Amino acid sequence: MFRSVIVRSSSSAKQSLLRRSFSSSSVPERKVAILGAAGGIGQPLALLMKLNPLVSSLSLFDIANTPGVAADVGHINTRSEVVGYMGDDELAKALEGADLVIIPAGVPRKPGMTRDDLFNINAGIVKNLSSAIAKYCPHALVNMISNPVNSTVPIAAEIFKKAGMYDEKKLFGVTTLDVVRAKTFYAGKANVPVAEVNVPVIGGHAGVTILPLFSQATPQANLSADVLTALTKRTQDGGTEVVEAKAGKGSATLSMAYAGALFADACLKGLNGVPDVVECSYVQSTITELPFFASKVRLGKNGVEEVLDLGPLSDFEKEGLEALKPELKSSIEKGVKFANQ
Ligand SMILES: NC(=O)C1=CN([C@@H]2O[C@H](COP(=O)(O)OP(=O)(O)OC[C@H]3O[C@@H](n4cnc5c(N)ncnc54)[C@H](O)[C@@H]3O)[C@@H](O)[C@H]2O)C=CC1
Ligand SMILES: O=C([O-])CC(=O)C(=O)O
Repeated sequence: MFRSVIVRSSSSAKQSLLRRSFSSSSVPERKVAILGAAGGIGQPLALLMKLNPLVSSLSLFDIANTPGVAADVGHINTRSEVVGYMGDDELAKALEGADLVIIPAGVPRKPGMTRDDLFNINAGIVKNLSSAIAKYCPHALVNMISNPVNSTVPIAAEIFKKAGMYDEKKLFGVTTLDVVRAKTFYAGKANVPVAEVNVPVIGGHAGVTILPLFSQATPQANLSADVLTALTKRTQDGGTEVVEAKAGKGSATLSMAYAGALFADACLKGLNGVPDVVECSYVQSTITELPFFASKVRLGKNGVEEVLDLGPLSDFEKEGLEALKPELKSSIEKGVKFANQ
């Protein structure tokens, strides 16, 4: 259809105008940068973003091994141009012009560790990467995957504030894997097709701070209180289940890459003006007394368009909400303190 429009138009100026307006109104140019692109999450995430037709430029940054990953992914015959960048000297080029930056850089858990045990190493990594984002692509949306997300998002926010470019609409903690797990586990127990399932997950991204709202799950199913308690616990412990199964070889990478790609796609759709894009994410929020909180968020041309209300909670979920607040509050404060010391 595009080709026939061009062939029939008379002047070359008209042709190029048509080409420009056609391509900008259908699929705009979008640069996506992945920081930590050679890691367990980074590699399959790079693959999935290479398959995304909304991406025109894919920038793969890591402190090591990116040339190989970029050469490999770059041979795939899809829209985006792929460039690998390695080492801090190349971080500026990796980030310049980015519309969306996805951060899965940092160390993963081993059995027996909590996500907070990663703080000492990952907080510093996120701080440095956030400073570079502030400098080289201050208008980009940022999808934070690096753990502990409950603290790394507040760290990035503080670094952005210090740099004078913080826009709360553009910073997201990626909690999509909690939603992905809640959907899978619920579909199994409710015996409904998983593709039709929706379950909001609120709070944060660690243990009890992960609160799936099965009372709002669709399609509705009449599950007993015991089953709902077990589903909630399995969702909260989903990351640990994978860490233990991998027995020292890291944490969720493939399901996380899938979840990260879903969330990034939603962000790109929002940027491109697709209406009614709603996903759960850990963002700056006023829907509880906590300054950061995961809930349903409407995505738009500037990032967060609206943080949606929690909706009605069951008594069990109300208890879960109160129970998660102290831990989430202290993780936020830990991140804020670190960024300011
Ligand atoms: N938000 C979520 O739902 C989830 C978060 N995670 C977190 O994602 C992070 C990454 O996990 P994996 O990919 O399994 O770890 P990994 O160790 O396989 O990969 C991490 C990558 O980050 C790179 N890296 C380290 N410092 C860097 C820096 N300064 N700049 C750029 N790259 C840097 C490493 O070279 C490595 O390639 C961990 O913190 C993990 O806990 C993991 C699963 C789910
Ligand atoms: O559990 C971990 O350490 C990794 C993670 O965040 C998850 O799988 O949800």
